[in-house]
Amino acid sequence: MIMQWTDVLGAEGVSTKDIENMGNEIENARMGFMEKIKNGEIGFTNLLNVDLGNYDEIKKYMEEFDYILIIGMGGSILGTEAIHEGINGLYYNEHGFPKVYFLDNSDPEKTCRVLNLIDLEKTLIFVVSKSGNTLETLANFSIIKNILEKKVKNYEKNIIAITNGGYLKKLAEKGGYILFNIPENVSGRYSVFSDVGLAPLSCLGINIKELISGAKIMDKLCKKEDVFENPALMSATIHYLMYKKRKNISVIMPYAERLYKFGMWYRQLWAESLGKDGIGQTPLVSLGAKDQHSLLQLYMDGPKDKIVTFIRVNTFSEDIKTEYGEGNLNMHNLSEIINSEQLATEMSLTNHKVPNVKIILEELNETTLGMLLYMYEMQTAFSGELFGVNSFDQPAVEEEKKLTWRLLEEGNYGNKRISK
Ligand SMILES: O=P(O)(O)OC[C@H]1O[C@](O)(CO)[C@@H](O)[C@@H]1O
Repeated sequence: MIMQWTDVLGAEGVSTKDIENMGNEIENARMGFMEKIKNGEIGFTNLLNVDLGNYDEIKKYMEEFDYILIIGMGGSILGTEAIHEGINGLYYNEHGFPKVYFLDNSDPEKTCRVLNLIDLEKTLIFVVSKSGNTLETLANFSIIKNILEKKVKNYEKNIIAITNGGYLKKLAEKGGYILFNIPENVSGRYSVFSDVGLAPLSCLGINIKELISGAKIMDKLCKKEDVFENPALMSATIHYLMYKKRKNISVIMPYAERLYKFGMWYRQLWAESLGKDGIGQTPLVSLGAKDQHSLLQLYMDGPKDKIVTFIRVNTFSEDIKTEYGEGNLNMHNLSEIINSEQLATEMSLTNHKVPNVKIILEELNETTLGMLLYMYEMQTAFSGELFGVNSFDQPAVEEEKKLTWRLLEEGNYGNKRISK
């Protein structure tokens, strides 16, 4: 994985000089985060010493089932979706085994549709919630559990709970579910390399060993003191400098469909970590090349309030030649077209003084995806130090949760506002 950044974009960009002028600010940020690791306050960097044998049993167990259903919200499911789609690719259920479905919302149609597609008796269910009290997760699980109780003898054997407490842990202990937990000092959106991601992913054919080895390679790089050798610290610094130049939108634009769900994972990580005390850089996920036809006009000629990060894959796992007869578009591989489009977009943004950074993956596999995910976790942690916010909590989301529970208790389904 290589990271390139466009040096000296004039007043709009970031220059080596800008970074050198930051002096101690960068080193203080790096030291600040390393201190949090040393004192045990933050634990996501310790997840990489995982015993891969932890999952042998459920991997074997999975063979008794035809479907996997993963129920969760936010950091309890987005990382798993990102790695599943990032490695197993699109349309997996049309050709893969086991068929896998994600329940990650309280949308009744989605839940009903999924229930019509699976046979719960043959489904291994992962219900994931660090707190054990997330409404949408509990709501979906209660529906599944109710059906299982009526239709499946010893249904508890179909359920794996990944939780640290709350209502879900009580249910799991009472029901004797297979139970995994999450280290308390690992915030949900940083938990993909914990049992939260690795347990279900080990049942989805993901090479966990390679994933972790990629993260370990990146871990070494992200502990380097020199910002010019530390990709996470460099990217954090660039985004911070850009924020100070009023670039308050961070666009991430992978030129690979398999990385779209990665973008959804990044959104929560960046928004929920930095959006505090009136500070924050809005994450906007675009997909190349298709969003050149929907968002590029705004990036080029709209407000100069964005920094764009391209993620380019040099070699795709499959390729195919075009068969153009007319025009000068003779035979090209589709990979050549999409990657020419990535460079053309990068060049035109640069010409329009829109600052941009490029991450290049030779190919997208467990090693490089592990590197990418871990780099962004470290970048976000360093960014919290630079922005002066706590990257690991999310206090502002609690108000909505309390209001929702109150509305539900009062039987108010959104039809009338209540006093605060
Ligand atoms: O894993 P839990 O506790 O169900 O939380 C799910 C998600 O909800 C949040 O707490 C925000 O509401 C996220 O930080 C978290 O990833």
